[in-house]
Amino acid sequence: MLPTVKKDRIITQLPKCFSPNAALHTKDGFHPQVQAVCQVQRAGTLSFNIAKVIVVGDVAVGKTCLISSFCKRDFEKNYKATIGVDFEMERFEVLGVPFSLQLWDTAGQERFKCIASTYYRGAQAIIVVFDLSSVSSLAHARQWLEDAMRDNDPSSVLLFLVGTKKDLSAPDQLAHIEQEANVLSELEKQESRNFGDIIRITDSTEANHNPAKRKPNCC
Ligand SMILES: Nc1nc2c(ncn2[C@@H]2O[C@H](COP(=O)(O)OP(=O)(O)OP(=O)(O)O)[C@@H](O)[C@H]2O)c(=O)[nH]1
Repeated sequence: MLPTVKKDRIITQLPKCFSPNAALHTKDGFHPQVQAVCQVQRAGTLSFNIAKVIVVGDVAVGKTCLISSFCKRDFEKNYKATIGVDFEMERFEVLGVPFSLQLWDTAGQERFKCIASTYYRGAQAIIVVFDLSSVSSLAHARQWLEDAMRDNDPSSVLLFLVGTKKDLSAPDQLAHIEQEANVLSELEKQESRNFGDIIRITDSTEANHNPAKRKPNCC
């Protein structure tokens, strides 16, 4: 038995697209073909739309915290290393259609890399996490991305570069590392790999776990 979809995961309206002609959802009803697929899914024949997201990055950069902040609104202060991989499923309802995000939390420790990498295949999105107070974790981000891309289709996979531990980074260090992250993003563009428009900066400290205090650009 599947748990019910949380209220804040029910999306009844999608934002307007830049090109209205390309946005079926802004027209009166979906294209009949899309609608037909949705109806089949509602009837349960095709089950859910599922998107696989893999989260990679150096050891202890905060991958598990990032996922549990998103899925459970929870922040674990005590470090517990991920052994191999872990998995969370977040259910959504988008315009009445069930949609699930499979979030794969992979271990950053070198000795588990082999196990974790067997789960990279078939991802729709890759999130590369680095620590905003550690330049080396950003320097390793490129290698994490390379590894994760090996088993995935570069033309369709969405890429995100996420910085954590903003609270531990001094303003000067933060400015420097953000600049470095932008350089990395530009380098990836040359390889035809585009990180999402925004480099999302997370601050997983407890203060930011109160949604009222959360900054708009935080995950
Ligand atoms: N101060 C601060 N600590 C954080 C933040 N995010 C995570 N941490 C801490 O960093 C430590 C590591 O976090 P995890 O989420 O377990 O790191 P991980 O990347 O999943 O680690 P591995 O599973 O070993 O790869 C924990 O003690 C967290 O409490 C943050 O934004 N600020």
